Amino acid sequence: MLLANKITPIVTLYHWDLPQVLEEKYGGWQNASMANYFSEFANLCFERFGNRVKYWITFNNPWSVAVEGYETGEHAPGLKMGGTGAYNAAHNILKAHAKVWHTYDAQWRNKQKGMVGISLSADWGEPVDVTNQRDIEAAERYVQFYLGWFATPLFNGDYPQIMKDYVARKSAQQGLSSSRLPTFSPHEKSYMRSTCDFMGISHFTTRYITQKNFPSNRGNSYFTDRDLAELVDPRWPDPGSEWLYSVPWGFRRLLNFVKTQYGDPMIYVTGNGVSEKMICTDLCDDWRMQYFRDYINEMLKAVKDGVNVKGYTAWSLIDKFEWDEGYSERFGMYYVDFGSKNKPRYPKASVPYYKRIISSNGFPNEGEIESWKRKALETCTSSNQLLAADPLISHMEMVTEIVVPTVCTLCILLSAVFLMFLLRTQI
Ligand SMILES: CCCCCCCCCCCCC/C=C/[C@@H](O)[C@@H](N)CO[C@@H]1O[C@H](CO)[C@H](O)[C@H](O)[C@H]1O
Repeated sequence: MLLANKITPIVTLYHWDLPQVLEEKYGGWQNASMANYFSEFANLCFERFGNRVKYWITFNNPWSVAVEGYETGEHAPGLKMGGTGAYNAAHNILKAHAKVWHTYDAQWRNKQKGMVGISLSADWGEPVDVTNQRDIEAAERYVQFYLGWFATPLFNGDYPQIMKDYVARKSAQQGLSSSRLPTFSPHEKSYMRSTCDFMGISHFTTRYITQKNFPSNRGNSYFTDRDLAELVDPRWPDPGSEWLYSVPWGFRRLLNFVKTQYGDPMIYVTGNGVSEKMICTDLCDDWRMQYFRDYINEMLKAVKDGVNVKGYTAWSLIDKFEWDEGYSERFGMYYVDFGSKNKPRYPKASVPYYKRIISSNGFPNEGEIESWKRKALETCTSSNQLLAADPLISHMEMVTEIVVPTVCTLCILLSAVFLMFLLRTQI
């Protein structure tokens, strides 16, 4: 259906949807065997859909899978294996990605002419004090522990040296005989290197970074291994998710970092967007239009810098399930009324605005952009009226689905009682 509507599918094989049996029976991504199971699954997808799908993403945001699944425990499987679980999970995910890439390269590429990449989430880290060498190094560590953790093995064959050094030193200080960061064998490094035909980048926000030493007796933690502190500027807009601040200039710096660090790879922006709080039913999401305008503009500057950005996808089309936040954070350009039976969707103002940006493939000029914004905000008032009517619609649904059947049942019961009363008086 996508192809019939001239939409090019980019398929993500793993967006955190681990079958429960693999978690319970094998320990999920703590088990190295997962690479084999995942590769078999990917191979089946290549076989069944490879004639129509030419862009494959093995994993979406493995950082969240590892850190939020096995360090903080905010996401499934909700384990808090401080300073070890996340590293083990990431190690197995990296090996699984490499196995899938080699499978495609050996068995399918010649026939299907597609590409296999990965989608890495990456915040940008900026030194609090750009004249302070310790802050500069801390900011570099922030990005290496975030993006470099996965990108460096897949493009260069091993973990970032700074990451290996810091985790090894912390592990030794804690009296461990070996580093909590697993190691790749020489064969694994060679097998891992250059296994991305493109790099997917999901980027949402930026942090100021400063050096902060965490004593090793504070316990094991991915976060304290980095010896840094994350800061935000309270003036940065943050309309939705508590972690998401709009800092557009960080996007350009991140994209240029990718270009220089990983040999100028082909980049697809696989996620970029902003949320609002659930209580917000306002379809006039001017904050989202501003976010898209500013971030896309920074991306276009990066393209002019020479960064090889081949595509951009906004996050996200519709309001949807946001993991541990449930439906309380809305990222969509379409508002979804989750309270109604058919989950009706209503376009927010960002829909016509984003349509104009992508159909123009950028920004013609300031005046044009402002007129797009004005027209977009005009449309949302009518959508708002429709949404306002929606309680009435859902009320009518309730009437037809609950009140009417209840009244009919009561009438039948009362008629039966009345009939029984009549019969008794006749006897
Ligand atoms: C000693 C210091 C301790 C510090 C402890 C800090 C704990 C932080 C916990 C992690 C918070 C991460 C929040 C941000 C994550 C984003 O990068 C991530 N959400 C991006 O992933 C994509 O986000 C999309 C929109 O939210 C969507 O969820 C998509 O599926 C994700 O891939």
